[in-house]
Amino acid sequence: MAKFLIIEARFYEHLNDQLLAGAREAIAAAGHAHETITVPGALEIPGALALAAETGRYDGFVAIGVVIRGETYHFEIVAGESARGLMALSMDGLAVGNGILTVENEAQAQVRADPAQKNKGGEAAQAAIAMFELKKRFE
Ligand SMILES: Nc1c(NC[C@H](O)[C@H](O)[C@H](O)CO)[nH]c(=O)[nH]c1=O
Ligand SMILES: CC(=O)[C@@H](O)COP(=O)(O)O
Repeated sequence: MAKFLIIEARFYEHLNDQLLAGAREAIAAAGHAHETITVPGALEIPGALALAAETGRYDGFVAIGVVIRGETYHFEIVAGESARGLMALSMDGLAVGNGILTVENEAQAQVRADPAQKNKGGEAAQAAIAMFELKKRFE
């Protein structure tokens, strides 16, 4: 049994709850364990993941968050830099699934967060599990 850390940016409570449910269900269905930590926003996720990875306690990581476009360039910063940070960590050899939604509006987010619809939380968890298994194959 592997242990996955879910790192969630709790920016939109109701959407986060659904993404989290999907991620937890996917990890449990694969027979693995999980813990969750919460950070303020998507920009904090890569830093928190890097700190957690240093402990050596986790086999993989799932990033959960929602970024909805506002009026300013801030959307591009939060969406792009959080993804860039996660990509850098995966290039360092960590098993990472990116479940940070980057959407135009709440309706798009709702469909993607709902485990009964697009289930992007579950999809991100499955990606982390797949990368964890790939790592094991190469060890
Ligand atoms: N606008 C959204 C944010 N913004 C906050 C940043 O992620 C960050 O916490 C702040 O800039 C302090 O460093 N975060 C989200 O997760 N979603 C958003 O829509
Ligand atoms: C991530 C965003 O774009 C948003 O939450 C920030 O909104 P705004 O650009 O209107 O300040």
